[in-house]
Amino acid sequence: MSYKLQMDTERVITNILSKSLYSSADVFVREIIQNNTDAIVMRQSATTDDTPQGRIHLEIIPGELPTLINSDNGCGLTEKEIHMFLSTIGSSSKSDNEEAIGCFGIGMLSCFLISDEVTIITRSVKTPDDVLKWHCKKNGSYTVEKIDSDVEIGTKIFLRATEESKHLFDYEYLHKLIYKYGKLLPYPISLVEGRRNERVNDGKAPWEKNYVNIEAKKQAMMQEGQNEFGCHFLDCFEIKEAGVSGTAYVVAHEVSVNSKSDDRIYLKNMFLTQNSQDLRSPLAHPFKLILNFSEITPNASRETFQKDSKLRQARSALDNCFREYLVKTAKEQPLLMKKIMACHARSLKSLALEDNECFHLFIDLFTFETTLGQMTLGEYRQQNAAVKYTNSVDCFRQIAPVASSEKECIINAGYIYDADLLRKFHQEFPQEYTKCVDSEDFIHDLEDITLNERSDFAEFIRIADLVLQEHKCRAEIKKFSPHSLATMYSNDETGMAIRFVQKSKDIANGHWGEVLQQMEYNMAQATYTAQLCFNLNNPLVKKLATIKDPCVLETVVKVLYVQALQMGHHPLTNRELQLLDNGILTLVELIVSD
Ligand SMILES: Nc1ncnc2c1ncn2[C@@H]1O[C@H](COP(=O)(O)OP(=O)(O)OP(=O)(O)O)[C@@H](O)[C@H]1O
Repeated sequence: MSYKLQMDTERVITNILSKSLYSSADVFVREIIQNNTDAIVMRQSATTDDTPQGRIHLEIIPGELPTLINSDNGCGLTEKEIHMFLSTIGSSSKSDNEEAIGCFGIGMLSCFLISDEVTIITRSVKTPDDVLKWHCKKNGSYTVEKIDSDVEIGTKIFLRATEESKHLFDYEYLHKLIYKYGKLLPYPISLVEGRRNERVNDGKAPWEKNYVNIEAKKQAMMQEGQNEFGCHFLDCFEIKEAGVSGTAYVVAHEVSVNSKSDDRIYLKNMFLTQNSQDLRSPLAHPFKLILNFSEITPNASRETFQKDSKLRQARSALDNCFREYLVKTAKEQPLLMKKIMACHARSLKSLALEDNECFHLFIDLFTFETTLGQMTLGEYRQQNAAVKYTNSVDCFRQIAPVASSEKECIINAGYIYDADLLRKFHQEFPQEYTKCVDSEDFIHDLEDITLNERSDFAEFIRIADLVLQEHKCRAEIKKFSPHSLATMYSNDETGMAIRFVQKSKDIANGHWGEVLQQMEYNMAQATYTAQLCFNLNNPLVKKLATIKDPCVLETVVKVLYVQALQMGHHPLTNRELQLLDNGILTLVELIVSD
């Protein structure tokens, strides 16, 4: 014995369609104007000379529970088609029609989201002598009868609002919905209520309209973007590929990598969704898109797409457009490119790390902070034979005052992606000399003092080393600019981390204080290299060789040590502040006792 699956239509409509498939009842507007369009296309494709221009009409009949009448002058339905397609869920007359938007055979059900019953009066172009009335209830029961009427060829749908849906039958609200879904549809859509009668849609995509010249077109497209997204853009460009056309807008502010996509995606001129995540690769990040596809396959909800080969093709076609645009802009409009880079540096940098082609495309255009100011890597490479960078902001801060005074250009690659980019630069351009500089190397490369000077300062360095030992710091003496700078403090990353823990411990209390105490204890064995480098070009330091009193020397070293920390913007621990106070006090006492 075999049976056939039964379906509880009412439950399918209320539970599956309204709660799971569609994000809101608003979509009934999309589904009915889509059916209108398909019906017009089907009538036009079997065209005879006297086929009238397609048109779509919606009229609100006010009342306690208003009624919406939607009509088109499309192909209409024969009695057989009413049973086969309209009344059979999942069956569509459009499956073989490439031009039609619909294909799943379920869209009409969305009318039951807003109405308990649907009435259709239709007159088919194939059987113009019959005018048929279809009446269907939410529970799935329907009737079909021939009626006496002189309606024109096409279809008229009557939807009576329910208590819950009557707010959707408001003129302004419907106007917005029709515009949203049908803005680009090529047939005029009018909305009527009493004396109000407006054509709602433009009927043509802005990029397909005729303009007097290219500038006028660009201006109109920029305006369109501003109207659509409510913000100003840096630039826009047209996308014209097999299967997709539209406009890409260059966003004029930084876009968070995690932000939701907010595009306008149309399929065969019918608005589908703002969520285009599946169509976007990281290259799309700087752009907002208005796109009209002719080929991607929507899911049954029409709010997402199927992840099939068509989607992959569309995505890579779009990527090519973005790439071409960026290459062309970089070559032909360097100023604009600079602005784009300034707004989207982070996303383009992360992209360049993942994508070799993008890396080569962008690397010279990225702006970096250097000891001689902001510059692009291209500008840097023009002025410097070697690419030198620090891979932490701390290290950069330590060496920046001296390096800039010495006219040495070093990149601060301590910000996100920068050090990785320069390491990749080294891999991609092995012939170019690239060096990651740390503060120890930097001090090492400063000008050495002469042998005589070294012997004059031997005692001072010995005492300085002794004093600084307690702070795990070594003394060094070199000559560097600016002369006004007496010392330069440097420390490696481990040393900086330890300083950070020590400082935090001073201000933390309770449980957090204990944790930091334990961290400091664990770090006690770590080795690191802090250096206090004295500058023999500095008049004060020059004088130090003449001081013979070890007590005075010790005190001066302590004070200069704390001063160097302050100059390098290192937060001082309580012990270091104490050191400064004691040092000054000792110096005052020495002066007073003289
Ligand atoms: N305005 C109309 N004019 C002519 N035929 C219509 C009209 N509206 C609906 N139909 C018929 O009813 C069928 C079912 O419509 P429905 O909206 O449920 O599905 P579809 O448009 O075929 O596909 P989809 O679910 O993808 O929208 C259509 O295939 C079409 O044959």
